[in-house]
Amino acid sequence: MAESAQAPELVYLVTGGCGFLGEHVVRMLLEREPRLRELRIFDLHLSPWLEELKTGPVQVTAIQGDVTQAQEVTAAVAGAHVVIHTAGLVDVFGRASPETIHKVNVWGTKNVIEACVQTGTQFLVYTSSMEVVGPNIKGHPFYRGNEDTPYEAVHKHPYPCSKALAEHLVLEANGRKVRGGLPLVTCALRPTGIYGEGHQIMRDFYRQGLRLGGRLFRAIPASVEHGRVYVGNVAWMHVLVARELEQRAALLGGQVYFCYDKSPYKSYEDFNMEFLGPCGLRLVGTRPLLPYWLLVLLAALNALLQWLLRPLLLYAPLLNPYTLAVANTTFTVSTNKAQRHFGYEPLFSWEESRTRTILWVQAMEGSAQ
Ligand SMILES: NC(=O)C1=CN([C@@H]2O[C@H](COP(=O)(O)OP(=O)(O)OC[C@H]3O[C@@H](n4cnc5c(N)ncnc54)[C@H](O)[C@@H]3O)[C@@H](O)[C@H]2O)C=CC1
Ligand SMILES: C[C@H](CCCC(C)(C)O)[C@H]1CC[C@H]2[C@@H]3[C@H](O)CC4=CC(=O)CC[C@]4(C)[C@H]3CC[C@]12C
Repeated sequence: MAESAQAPELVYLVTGGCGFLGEHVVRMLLEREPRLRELRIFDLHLSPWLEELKTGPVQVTAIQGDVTQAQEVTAAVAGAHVVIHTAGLVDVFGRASPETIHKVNVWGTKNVIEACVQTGTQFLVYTSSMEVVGPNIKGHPFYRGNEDTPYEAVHKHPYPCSKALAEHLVLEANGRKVRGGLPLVTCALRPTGIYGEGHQIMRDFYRQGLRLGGRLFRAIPASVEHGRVYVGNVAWMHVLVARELEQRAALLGGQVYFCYDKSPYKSYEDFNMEFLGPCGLRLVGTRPLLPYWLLVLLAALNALLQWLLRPLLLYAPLLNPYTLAVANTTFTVSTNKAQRHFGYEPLFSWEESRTRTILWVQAMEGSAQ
């Protein structure tokens, strides 16, 4: 993968390339990776916007496939220089079964690793999550922590469990010999809560606010801080680390990096209001309107209803015991490891990230603007 002033030569594969983060990674690669010859986008569901990308100078290959199917993954990986594995089942609401989450996130990742080994692909970037660390089931705060901060990472929920197992597999695979005898170089990026254009939960909150006459009701104390990171910066970090993996294999191989930028530390709800406020919504209450014990009760009731209704319909509200625990626990990172190891600086300032997100919300169908 030596730098070349001649024709672009690299083949990248992005799994989950049609998802919220995946789309930003795909577009960022096309904009900022001049050595790209072919970009393969592998996803269970291919999006219509892929068509417009096919008219550019880079060969864009859309592959409809399932990461749980080893042969499909191997076929997609064969001949790629770099794999960015963002595909995953992001479900903390009980929409999918624990088995399905495990299958997609753990077996899917295993398939990607094995495909790299079998076909001779040497560089693998995995999209992990802050959830690999916490918040843990005991609700311990993680305040301005970094990659080396000790924390009791104890999980029960299928999503963080699956992300932790998958991350472990990826890091453990670093150094394995791939076909041809060269070592596999892997690393994992751990975004905190991602926001930006295409963020489904932001969309849900916005629509809920519109239904409630332009109001949202505070549920969590403003003092509980959440780490959030703009999707464009998360994508940029993926592109940058993928580019640097060869040159700095000894330093980056087997490492984990939190994804961070200059987004302010705020509670989940106050942070969302940075975008929803300018779009006409108001957060009612300086303190939570309901006592915490009542929220716990409602969350438990939702879990019970989900279980009872399962044979008839899927009841998966935002509030459940897990989301309440995560929303109610401080989890913020403060680190410069990515800057030290591969020169990462956020591409988008907080002001830019905020403006882009606001414009996206305003353009949403049914918007109050
Ligand atoms: N959204 C967030 O706040 C965070 C997300 N992450 C991680 O980032 C990655 C991307 O997440 P998002 O973009 O938010 O989710 P998303 O659901 O928008 O994107 C995931 C993509 O993976 C695809 N996919 C799912 N199952 C698949 C399968 N069996 N085979 C092939 N493709 C499959 C989906 O079709 C989708 O396009 C995930 O690995 C997630 O764990 C990490 C931290 C925070
Ligand atoms: C849905 C939660 C907010 C609603 C809480 C309520 C009902 C009391 O108002 C979200 C609060 C925190 C979110 C999670 C966090 O950003 C970390 C994540 C990382 C991931 O890898 C996947 C998504 C998520 C688990 C994210 C999911 C929504 C929240 C729980």
